[in-house]
Amino acid sequence: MKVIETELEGLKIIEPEVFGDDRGFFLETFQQERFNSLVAERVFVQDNHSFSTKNILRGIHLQKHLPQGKLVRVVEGEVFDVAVDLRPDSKTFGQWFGLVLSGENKKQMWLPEGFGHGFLVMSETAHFEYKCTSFYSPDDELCMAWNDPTVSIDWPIHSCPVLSEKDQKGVKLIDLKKTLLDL
Ligand SMILES: Cc1cn([C@H]2C[C@H](O)[C@@H](COP(=O)(O)OP(=O)(O)O[C@H]3O[C@H](C)C(=O)[C@H](O)[C@H]3O)O2)c(=O)[nH]c1=O
Repeated sequence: MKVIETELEGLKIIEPEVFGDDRGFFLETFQQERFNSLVAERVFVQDNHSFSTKNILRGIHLQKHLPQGKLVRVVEGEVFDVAVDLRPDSKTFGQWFGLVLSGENKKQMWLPEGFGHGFLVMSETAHFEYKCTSFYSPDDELCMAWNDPTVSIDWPIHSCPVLSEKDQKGVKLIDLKKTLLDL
C-alpha cells in the first residue's frame, strides 16, 4: 500500500496493492493494523454505499458535532472526488483537493474529521463506497455550496450537475464558517 500526503494536512491518497492473475484481481480494501500505522489511528463504525448516474454531484457535506473521518473509494465507475478543508483553525481553511477515483485506478482517499466531502460522477454509473469514523447524524449535517466562488472547485463539468434538493441549498463558505464557530 502506498500512502501519499497532500497539501492539506492529514488528507491522504492511498494506492492499495493489487494482486492480478489470469482470473482477475484481489486487493485488501481496508486492513486495520496497516491503516493505523500508515494512515491514521482510527476505528470505523459505519460503511456506506451509494449508486449514482453520470453528472450527479453529491456534496459538499460534513457533520458539525459528530464529524466523520471518511475512507472513500469507487468500486465501479469514475468520479471526481473532492475534499474541502473546513477545519476552522486550519491554515488551509477553505482550500480544496480533488482526485479521480475509479474502479480502474482503485485509489482511495482518507479525509480526516472536519473535511467537507463531495463527488461528481464522470462515468455512466458509479458505485461509491466509504467507511466513516462516526455515525450518520442528519440533524448535525451541514452542506456547503458545490459552486462557492470563494472555494472555486474546478469540477470537470460541462453542464449543470444533478443535485439533491438539499445540495441545491448548500451554503456559502463564509456562512458555514460562522455556523462552525457558533457565531
Ligand atoms: C449519508 C447517509 C444517508 N442516509 C439516508 C438519508 C437519505 O434518506 C438517503 C440519502 O441521503 P443523502 O441525500 O444525504 O445522501 P448523499 O447526498 O449521498 O450524502 C452523502 O454525500 C457525501 C458524498 C458524503 O460524503 C456524506 O457521507 C453524505 O452526506 O440516505 C442514511 O441512512 N445514512 C447515511 O449515512
